[in-house]
Amino acid sequence: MHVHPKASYREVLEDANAKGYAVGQFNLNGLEYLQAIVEVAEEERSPVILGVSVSSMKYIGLHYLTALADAAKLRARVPVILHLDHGPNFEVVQQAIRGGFDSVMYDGSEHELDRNIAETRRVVDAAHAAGVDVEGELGQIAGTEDEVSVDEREAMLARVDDAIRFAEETGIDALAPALGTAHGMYRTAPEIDFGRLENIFEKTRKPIVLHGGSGVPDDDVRRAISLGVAKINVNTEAQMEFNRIVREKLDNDPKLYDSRKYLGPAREAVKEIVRKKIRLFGSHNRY
Ligand SMILES: O=C(O)C[C@@H](O)[C@H](O)C(=O)COP(=O)(O)O
Ligand SMILES: [Zn+2]
Repeated sequence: MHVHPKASYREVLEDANAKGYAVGQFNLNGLEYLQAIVEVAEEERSPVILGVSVSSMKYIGLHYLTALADAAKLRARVPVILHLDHGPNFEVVQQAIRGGFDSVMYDGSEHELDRNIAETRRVVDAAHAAGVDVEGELGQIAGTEDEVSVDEREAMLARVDDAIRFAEETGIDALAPALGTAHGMYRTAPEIDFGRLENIFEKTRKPIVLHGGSGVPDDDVRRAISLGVAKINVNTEAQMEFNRIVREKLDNDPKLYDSRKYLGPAREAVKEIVRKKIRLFGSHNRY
């Protein structure tokens, strides 16, 4: 039994947990990304989450973003969820809710636990009143460029007891705990704390979100999904492929002036990354 093609963020992630797959969040860095992500989701009959960071919201413009996402959603026969990624404060989250986003991530990870819980609860109240789902972050997810010692790394991970409190007291729909992944391309493979992941999922029963999905080895991805990960965020890998093709096209033909001649192939390259991830996550053939 498939969930409805117009299913919400929460319904899509609950279905993923129940059936043992994960939904990809791919970030929108421009029109070509939107086209690539939605086209592949349709071709693969997979639900998909369009991640929008604050910088992309500013770069593309909220009005263009929501209009384009609405146009994509209207035609799509699979769930296409417009999601705010790493919302830094209540005001930005409100902008996204008012703009028509389906779900928002509030990233209160810079605050200590009590403050993170209070701010996240405030976001959940406002979002749920508008029919919008919420992802909360616990612990600190580093960047791959950050120099982090073993002790610091351990201290940044989400604590199981904190996760139980965070999930119960905030009422979030999905939880993004720091588990050892980082944003960007890894210099060495990430060390995911699978025991912690299993414990957090068992004790909270919230769909788990894995940030920093670029470059995570396939076996680790499959293991993480088997332990409760229902959503995986991927951005850097798609951007690297896009840029590689643009560079190649422009280097090979210094006279090239028609931007579609390099943006089109770059869009195709993003499509293949998205397809590879959708198949790895097991979200294909679900609709
Ligand atoms: O880079 C962004 O703006 C989005 C990321 O933070 C996203 O939430 C994410 O976790 C993707 O990580 P990546 O694949 O390591 O870029
Ligand atoms: Zn992230």
